[in-house]
Amino acid sequence: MADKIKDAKIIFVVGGPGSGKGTQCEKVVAKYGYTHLSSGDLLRAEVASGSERGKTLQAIMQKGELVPLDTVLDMIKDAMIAKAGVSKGFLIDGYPREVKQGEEFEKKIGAPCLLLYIDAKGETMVKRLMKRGETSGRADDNEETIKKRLDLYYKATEPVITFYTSRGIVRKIDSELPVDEVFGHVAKAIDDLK
Ligand SMILES: Nc1ccn([C@@H]2O[C@H](COP(=O)(O)OP(=O)(O)OP(=O)(O)O)[C@@H](O)[C@H]2O)c(=O)n1
Ligand SMILES: Nc1nc2c(ncn2[C@@H]2O[C@H](COP(=O)(O)OP(=O)(O)O)[C@@H](O)[C@H]2O)c(=O)[nH]1
Ligand SMILES: [Mg+2]
Repeated sequence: MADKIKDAKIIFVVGGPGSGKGTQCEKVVAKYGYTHLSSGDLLRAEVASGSERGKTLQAIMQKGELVPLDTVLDMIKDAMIAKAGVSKGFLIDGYPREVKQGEEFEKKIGAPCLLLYIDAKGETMVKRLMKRGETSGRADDNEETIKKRLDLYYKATEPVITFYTSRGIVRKIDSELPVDEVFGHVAKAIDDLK
């Protein structure tokens, strides 16, 4: 596993709920052809399958809590293996959510060369998620769960950014700007990798 993806770049995309991670990842896919793996989407696919495991996951996600680390990591790993050898880069969106998740990822898969920190203000994220909730059909895009996800982000995920900043791979992206301007900065960070 590790050698098959050894030449592929691994990029962590981290930011609060509704900061615009998914939006930017789609644009990176269009321009660079990287493989986008959203940990939240992988989990929602498992829920949609109706499996027993999916039912357990749904209950956790509806509360805005984190699902067990091994579950998410196994899903990401399987999805990466499926693309190993054909992908020149992986965007790991919404992961790691806590420092421990990052450490386990590196043990089992490999080290990231870049962490894109998609940064928006708390009130901006809440506004975007409430709007997205009108059409997303996501059980967690409601006021109460949004608040919990935001609290957990500040508590558990911000330390991830501190951790990788000390390694010198964090690029902070201002996500308050219009989408295309945000993408300009994202593209610059990726171009600088080469
Ligand atoms: N590594 C991850 C990723 C997701 N989740 C669970 O899946 C939910 C939704 O994740 P995600 O889609 O990444 O949500 P957000 O980042 O909050 O929102 P968005 O889709 O807007 O990125 C989280 O609240 C959490 O319960 C998790 O436990 N561990
Ligand atoms: N105004 C504005 N809205 C954005 C921007 N990026 C994302 N959005 C909107 O904010 C919501 C959340 O974006 P999404 O990409 O799903 O964020 P994620 O939760 O970080 O994956 C979506 O409804 C987007 O349309 C941005 O740069 N500017
Ligand atoms: Mg998303």
